Amino acid sequence: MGSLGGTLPKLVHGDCGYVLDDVPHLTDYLPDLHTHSNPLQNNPSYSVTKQYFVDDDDTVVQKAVQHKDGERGIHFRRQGPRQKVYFVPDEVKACIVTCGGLCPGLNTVIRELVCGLDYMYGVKHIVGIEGGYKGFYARNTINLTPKSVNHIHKRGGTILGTSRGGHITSKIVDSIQDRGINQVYIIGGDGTQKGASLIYEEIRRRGLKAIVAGIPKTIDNDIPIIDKSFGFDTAVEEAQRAINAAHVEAESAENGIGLVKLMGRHSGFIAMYASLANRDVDCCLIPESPFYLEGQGGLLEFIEKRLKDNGHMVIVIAEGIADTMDAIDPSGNKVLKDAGLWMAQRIKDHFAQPNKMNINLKYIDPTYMIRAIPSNASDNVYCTLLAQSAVHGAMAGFTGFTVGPVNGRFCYIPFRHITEKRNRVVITDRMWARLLSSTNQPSFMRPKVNTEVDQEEHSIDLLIEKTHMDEHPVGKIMANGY
Ligand SMILES: Nc1ncnc2c1ncn2[C@@H]1O[C@H](COP(=O)(O)OP(=O)(O)OP(=O)(O)O)[C@@H](O)[C@H]1O
Ligand SMILES: O=P(O)(O)OC[C@H]1O[C@](O)(CO)[C@@H](O)[C@@H]1O
Ligand SMILES: [Mg+2]
Repeated sequence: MGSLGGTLPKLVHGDCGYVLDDVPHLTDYLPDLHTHSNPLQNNPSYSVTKQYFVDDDDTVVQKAVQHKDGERGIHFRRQGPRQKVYFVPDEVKACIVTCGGLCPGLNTVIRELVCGLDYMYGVKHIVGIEGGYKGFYARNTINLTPKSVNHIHKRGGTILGTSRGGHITSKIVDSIQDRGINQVYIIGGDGTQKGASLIYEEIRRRGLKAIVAGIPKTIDNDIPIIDKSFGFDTAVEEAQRAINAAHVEAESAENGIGLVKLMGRHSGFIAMYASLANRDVDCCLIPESPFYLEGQGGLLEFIEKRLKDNGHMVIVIAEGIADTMDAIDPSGNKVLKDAGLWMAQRIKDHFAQPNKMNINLKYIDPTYMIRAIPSNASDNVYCTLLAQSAVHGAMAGFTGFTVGPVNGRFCYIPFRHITEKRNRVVITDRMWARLLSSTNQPSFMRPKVNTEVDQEEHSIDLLIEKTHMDEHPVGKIMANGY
């Protein structure tokens, strides 16, 4: 892997603190490129659409809520077709690659990239790179046509295969150069987008007329800036089946406890939204919100109380509440211990003590089931917009961008915004408060922590993170009495 240095940001300043954080363009380093009329202007579907071409000065504001006296702030370039394109259809050789973990909707994005390139712009030469980044230099490509991808959106997974690790920038760009590829569409999460950024930098360094477009993918919804990531809705919906099963099991037994573990390595969005959607959840635990087990105000005391009150309860946990193991996956991500098994054992041990009630605990682990399914209707529409936005941007010569919705409007976002930080549940925000009031669970946080950092939105998170590191190397689960 190379280092993420990168070209300088392209900032355009305007009145009242307006800033356009623009994405790179091929002409930034190849100033003499020719333009051509956009073939869409002759497309019967679009030629009747008023103002179909996007005005070059249209931008999307990063923060929707603005104070009346505040500065206008950061804006991103609005997605969409431009009057002029920088490729003639016959010249385009596009490739598509999927990297990282699975996510509902991968096949839909692949399908819509292929169909968008062909139907909108007449591009015929499109290949798939098999098996993630390493497929660039270790595998043959496969030809993709609208016919060959016609039904793939009805299947889970990715027809191209995926992998972790294997990002060797120079070998990947050699392959792009040798094959004459000039549009590279890269679908993947935070790690993938870091890799895409390095590929863009190397292509630029070599002076190649080839664009790099990232399409953000993550089941965990941990990519910042964008409203949410595709497949997330589908995963939350699928998680309902597991939570419902946990509820049925718990309700049918004496002192029944249904425990469900959901994905979410660093961010508890799936657990939070699945719990909020379900309403039968009594307690939701996520990596961002620390908790402790034993003693007054601890989780075990809460479980006892809920069982006494209701006779059963449902607990949803995000996998990321667990400690990490001394191991990393091929991409360098830390491998987690099984939070569900750990939690189930701790609860069982607690109630096995003398004078405690007999419990009936059922642990359900649907982690991979919620991501290995096809995307639902709304994610399919979302994937289509992502793919078409990426194609329009590529044809217009933009490069080094990730596409995504910001405040409901799709735009082109510089890679560094996506890769520099992670989207996490902010436990001092209203959404987590809504969750707490829906489950009616305690916050499991000592009042001291609250008052110390009262008004600063993110500082509780930081303080907690720091506390974990300094005092509790076991990770997110705090020791008795904290
Ligand atoms: N810092 C980095 N620089 C270059 N390539 C990277 C970097 N981090 C990850 N990659 C590459 O990106 C690909 C996917 O990374 P990773 O396995 O972390 O998944 P991801 O894209 O973050 O998706 P998800 O976490 O949602 O499964 C891998 O091939 C990996 O080698
Ligand atoms: O696919 P793997 O390597 O088992 O990784 C699983 C991880 O991938 C994700 O689905 C996405 O990052 C996480 O939620 C999960 O921890
Ligand atoms: Mg990741």
